[in-house]
Amino acid sequence: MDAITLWQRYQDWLYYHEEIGLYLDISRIRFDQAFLEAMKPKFDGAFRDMEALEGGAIANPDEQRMVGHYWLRNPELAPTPQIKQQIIDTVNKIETFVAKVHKGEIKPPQAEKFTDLLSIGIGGSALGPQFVADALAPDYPLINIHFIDNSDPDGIDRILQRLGDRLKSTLILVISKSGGTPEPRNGMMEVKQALLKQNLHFPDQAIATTQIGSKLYQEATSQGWLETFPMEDWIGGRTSEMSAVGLLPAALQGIDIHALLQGAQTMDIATRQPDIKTNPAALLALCWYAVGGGRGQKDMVILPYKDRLILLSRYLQQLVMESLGKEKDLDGNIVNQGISVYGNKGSTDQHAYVQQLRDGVPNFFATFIEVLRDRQGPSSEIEPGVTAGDYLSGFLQGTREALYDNQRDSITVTITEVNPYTVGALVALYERAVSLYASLVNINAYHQPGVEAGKKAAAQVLELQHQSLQALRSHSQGISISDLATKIDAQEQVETLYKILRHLAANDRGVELSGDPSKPGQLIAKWR
Ligand SMILES: O=P(O)(O)OC[C@H]1O[C@](O)(CO)[C@@H](O)[C@@H]1O
Repeated sequence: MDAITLWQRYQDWLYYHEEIGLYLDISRIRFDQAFLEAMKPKFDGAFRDMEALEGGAIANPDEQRMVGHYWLRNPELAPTPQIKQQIIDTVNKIETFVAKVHKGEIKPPQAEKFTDLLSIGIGGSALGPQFVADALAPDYPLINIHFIDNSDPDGIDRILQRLGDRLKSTLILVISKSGGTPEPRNGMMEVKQALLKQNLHFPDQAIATTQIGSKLYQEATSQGWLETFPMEDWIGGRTSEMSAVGLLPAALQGIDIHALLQGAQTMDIATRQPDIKTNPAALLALCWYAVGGGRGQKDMVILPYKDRLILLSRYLQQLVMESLGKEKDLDGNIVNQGISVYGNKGSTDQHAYVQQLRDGVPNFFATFIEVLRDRQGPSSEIEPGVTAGDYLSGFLQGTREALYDNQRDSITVTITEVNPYTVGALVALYERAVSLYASLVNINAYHQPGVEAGKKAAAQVLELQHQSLQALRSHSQGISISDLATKIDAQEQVETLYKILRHLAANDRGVELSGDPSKPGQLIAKWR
């Protein structure tokens, strides 16, 4: 297409939301009118699905659950008065609690006020709070947030070292919808031990966000933790940013949660329109379908040209991939759906992998996130008539153009500035786009059966570890790994057994492995 035709296409397809100050440019996605017409019936179905979902239908048939994250920013839409009241009560509870913490009315026993917040959670119980904190926390927040989002002892040590003496003035927030996920449980146990070492009483500094009745809930209530906040059955982890999961840590840092909710609500209104061209989420879903043939054939590369949006791609990675990455469709056919998501930020990535995007394997489409306002306040010039922000803007334009010239498609989402309102709108935009796309390709976006397989396998590895340790302890001499496997009837898992023993040996856990490490089959294991 020549420049004039492209300029016309840009204008024909540009979506603009005045109140949010958001532009969506899909002109650099190559689809034609015939494709649009062919997609219309599919979209009619998707819009109907969304209406049913928002009305309280069982949108997650596997787990027989409603899907209600849209109600969180407009409780009036909740399907029952009880749910509406739950949502309002939770926000009130958060605000009351946070005000007391900020005033020092709720305080740690050994300090005047809480200075830090240690958030322990994983997946949807971490990624939203991490993204929002990095994007929106003030430079000097009322409370500094830290995250433990893994079962990595070294990672946990780093956080605890940084907190050091301030552990006594740290509010510990354990987030887990199910209340039984191993990683946050492990993080919590480690933090408990660290507090004990400093003679601190964990319950006096702990709060939890979890489903009422969960293991975590029972522990928190029976041990007298400071407070618990509910996570409802109808909120999924990856769509929980506007529930207590995201609102509580945001409010503790001094982020305006009402603006966050308002931005999402305004975007929800815009994305509820049953018309592709005037609905930005439908436009995104249309593009995803167009580039990947409705089969996820192209990866989604998220390129925000703004440092404080660097975690957007990680956040979207879970939202998109855990929602869309499914083996079967709703009719039980094997479809292996999904869209891969990755990215960091521009222009930094231009000096890393953008080379491949421009010239290499064309297996992706880019999504540029542009922020019009460079910074708060004026910018000085770094050369006559040019600021650093002008460069950043130029790099974005240049990369978009260079990609398109080489048949690489892109979407550009532009916002005026990064604030709680626009971040709320962005979250809501992508939540709805994922929901619509899921309907287009006929999959359940709200379960995650695949994750269970990994969890079960991990539990089996730990069981094998117990058995092998027992066997080793009762065996006074050295034993080869295959004999040990035979002894505990785990011949099929001999490789796993080797890796368990190697890990234990590397961590002085009583296991000694002798022999040539490059010949694992000949190693002799011994209990010391
Ligand atoms: O909040 P929970 O129940 O600890 O779960 C954490 C994460 O684990 C998953 O269930 C996947 O294992 C995610 O969907 C979820 O966000």
